[in-house]
Amino acid sequence: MRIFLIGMPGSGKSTIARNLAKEIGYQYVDLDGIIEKDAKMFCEDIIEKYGEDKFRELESEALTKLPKGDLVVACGGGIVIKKSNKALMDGINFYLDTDLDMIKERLETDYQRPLLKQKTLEQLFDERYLKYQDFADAVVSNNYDVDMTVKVIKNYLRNEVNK
Ligand SMILES: Nc1ncnc2c1ncn2[C@@H]1O[C@H](COP(=O)(O)OP(=O)(O)OP(=O)(O)O)[C@@H](O)[C@H]1O
Ligand SMILES: O=C(O)C1=C[C@@H](O)[C@@H](O)[C@H](O)C1
Ligand SMILES: [Mg+2]
Repeated sequence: MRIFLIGMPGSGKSTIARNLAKEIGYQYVDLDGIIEKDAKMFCEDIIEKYGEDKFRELESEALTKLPKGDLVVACGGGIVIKKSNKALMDGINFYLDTDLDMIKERLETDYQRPLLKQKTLEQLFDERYLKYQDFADAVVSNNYDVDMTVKVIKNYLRNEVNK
């Protein structure tokens, strides 16, 4: 089975995906990482050099090139921009719904997200909130600690999947 984590830049997708994968014995995959490995460039540099449309093409292509088997995939923050990506995400999509103030606080000690140099978190959120909801099979808060979020997702998988 494939589990996809979607959400705003800095919402915790990579952190939760890594921890969840470890706990349930799935492979952790970072979609941005696949794109970067193939292109031998950072996502932000692809966007800067070739434009966002080209990057979105590569992002969709990466969804078709995921490894086989059980995966927890941390998606790029903008995966929901192309509605057609939804059909390529054959599995369960969890939207990590993290308060913007919480994201800002956590990112104070983290690296600067490239997109946030151009737009505020609020602008991105306004553009994307409904799209995240549309892609989501389940919405999970990541306002609390990592273990709590992982536990909520594990409970969902245990209770709601294969019913
Ligand atoms: N539940 C949590 N409690 C405390 N800190 C957290 C939690 N989840 C994530 N973080 C921290 O928030 C920051 C952003 O997390 P992370 O890099 O996983 O987000 P992301 O959604 O993958 O970001 P990006 O979209 O840029 O790839 C990191 O510093 C991470 O350690
Ligand atoms: O939110 C976005 O649109 C992006 C987020 C990053 O994860 C990368 O996928 C890229 O920089 C675009
Ligand atoms: Mg990440």
